[in-house]
Amino acid sequence: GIYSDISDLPTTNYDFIVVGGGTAGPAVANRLSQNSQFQVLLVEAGPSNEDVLPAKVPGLMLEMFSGPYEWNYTTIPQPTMGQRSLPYLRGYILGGCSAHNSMFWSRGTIEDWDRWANVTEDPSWSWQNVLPVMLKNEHWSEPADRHNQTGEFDPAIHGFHGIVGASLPGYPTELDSRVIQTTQELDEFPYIIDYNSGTPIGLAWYQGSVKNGARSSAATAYLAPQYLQRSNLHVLVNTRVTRVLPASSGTKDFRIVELGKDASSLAQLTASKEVILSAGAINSPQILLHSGIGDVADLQSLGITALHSLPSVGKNFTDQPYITPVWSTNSSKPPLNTTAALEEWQQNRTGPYTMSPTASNHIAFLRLPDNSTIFETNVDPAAGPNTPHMELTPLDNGGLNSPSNGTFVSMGITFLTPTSRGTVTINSTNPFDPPIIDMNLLASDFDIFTFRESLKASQRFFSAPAWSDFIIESVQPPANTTTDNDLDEFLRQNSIPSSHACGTCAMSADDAQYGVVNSDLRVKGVTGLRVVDASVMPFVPAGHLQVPVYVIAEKAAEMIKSDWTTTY
Ligand SMILES: Cc1cc2nc3c(=O)[nH]c(=O)nc-3n(C[C@H](O)[C@H](O)[C@H](O)COP(=O)(O)OP(=O)(O)OC[C@H]3O[C@@H](n4cnc5c(N)ncnc54)[C@H](O)[C@@H]3O)c2cc1C
Repeated sequence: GIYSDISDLPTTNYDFIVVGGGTAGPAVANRLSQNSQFQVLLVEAGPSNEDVLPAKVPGLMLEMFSGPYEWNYTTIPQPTMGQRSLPYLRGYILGGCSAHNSMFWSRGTIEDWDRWANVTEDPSWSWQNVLPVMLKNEHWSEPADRHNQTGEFDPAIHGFHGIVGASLPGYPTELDSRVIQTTQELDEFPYIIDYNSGTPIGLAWYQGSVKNGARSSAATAYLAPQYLQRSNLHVLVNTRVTRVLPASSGTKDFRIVELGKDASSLAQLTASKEVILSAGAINSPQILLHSGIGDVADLQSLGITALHSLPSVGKNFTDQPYITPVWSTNSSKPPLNTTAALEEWQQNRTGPYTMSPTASNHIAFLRLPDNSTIFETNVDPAAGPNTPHMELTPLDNGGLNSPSNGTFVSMGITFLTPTSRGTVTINSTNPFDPPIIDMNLLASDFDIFTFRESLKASQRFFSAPAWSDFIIESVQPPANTTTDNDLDEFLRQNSIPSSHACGTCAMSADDAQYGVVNSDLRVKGVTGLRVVDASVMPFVPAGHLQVPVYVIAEKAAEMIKSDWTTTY
């Protein structure tokens, strides 16, 4: 069941306490509680997702981006992005970011996963070994409009009996036929049947975490009513975990969580087996730092007693820059009637609100040409030659900065393989204070070069004959923005993060001198504590993060179960 106060919990005896009911947390708690011998507590800072309409209706996604279901974080000023301080979106609700993301469903590449296996020296992370985990998580579903899916995805590589819903777009846009025509006109954008094959280069139909027209989140899927009925699974919402503490002083056996609604009402609960941190790539390192696990000098300078030295906590922050350039069109399509769209969704679960406004019906994954000048001075940071550097998603709206008068298209551009790294740190001893987020995006030559090339690729895309009677001109950047310097300035002034934060508690080989967790996700050098969320990714996958997060969670649950059910 779901409880909203510690005093309401039916017990205080738990085998496992999972911290963070976001994307990974519900998956871990669900799988662990499959074993009726395990008492499992899942603690979430935000409220329950039940009855939160914008968390269900894909078309209402933007309503989730500020207000009660957001942590409302802001980065420190970013010198590489025009000195702007930018919102850093994080879901504050059961389901976490999976309850308000754009629902793109993407696995990363074969080479991405094989690189994780290589750096951790653990072959269980290779593509071949995680593919069954992806199929176990995925519940491929019919698109909302029940259109014929043949030729738009490859059924041989999908899971039909998993938990989280995934489907093709459920509502056509006026761009669809021109997008497909572009794949026939320009060799640079070849049509492929399915980008989730592990070799995604080309343009394919979008796949999103949507089932029967509604968002499928970790909360709607892994915490569905039939699972919440388990007597050994308790979910505590509206409660913040502030620190993890050793079970007895002087040891490094971190099995106590300190938690409460505010600094004056803190309690402690002990997990008899393990604590699992799934608070996400911003908050998992924050909790570790407040617990005295991190860079010793940094902790001491704040007056926090360092209990365990792990200098990599909060370092290696990785995210992918995103921008939506805009073109004016001569479309005569009337503006979206939002009232009618919501009514249709509520009556039939169909119509334009089955898609998020930042999602596209198509995705192109592309590489820089092999002879790009940047490779004369830079090693290719992609995981391999079949891994894309950029993602383009044609949008039938003006994107995030749409001008108000006129009709527009835009291109969602994500630069996938950044070399720049940032940090998550703290500057206060109060765990209720926000952490300091320094993204440091676009800080390298490779990154700005490739982001600029992604913008140029989107300009070539919309210059195909397929668009000649539709697109009028580029309005953002203005059509006369042609020099590389001016394009770079446009990118630095207008791009935002993809909200794909990862790497801040990165996995590494067991004997590595860096990293925060081993390949079994145990925090290095301590007992009783694992981290299971996007923060453990050693490199960002060339795609979106929710599927890899589910894989991390499913694999963690398998490892934890096997560690605690050994029969002698
Ligand atoms: C706006 C946006 C759009 C995105 N679009 C996509 C997309 O289209 N496709 C895709 O695949 N990925 C997308 N992503 C990324 C993806 O959703 C995330 O990477 C992923 O969901 C992160 O999962 P997580 O479990 O690591 O963290 P989260 O989902 O953030 O879960 C962490 C949870 O812990 C809770 N928590 C934090 N601190 C505490 C604490 N101290 N005590 C208790 N609870 C705590 C949080 O409230 C949250 O519920 C997007 C992300 C955002 C923000």
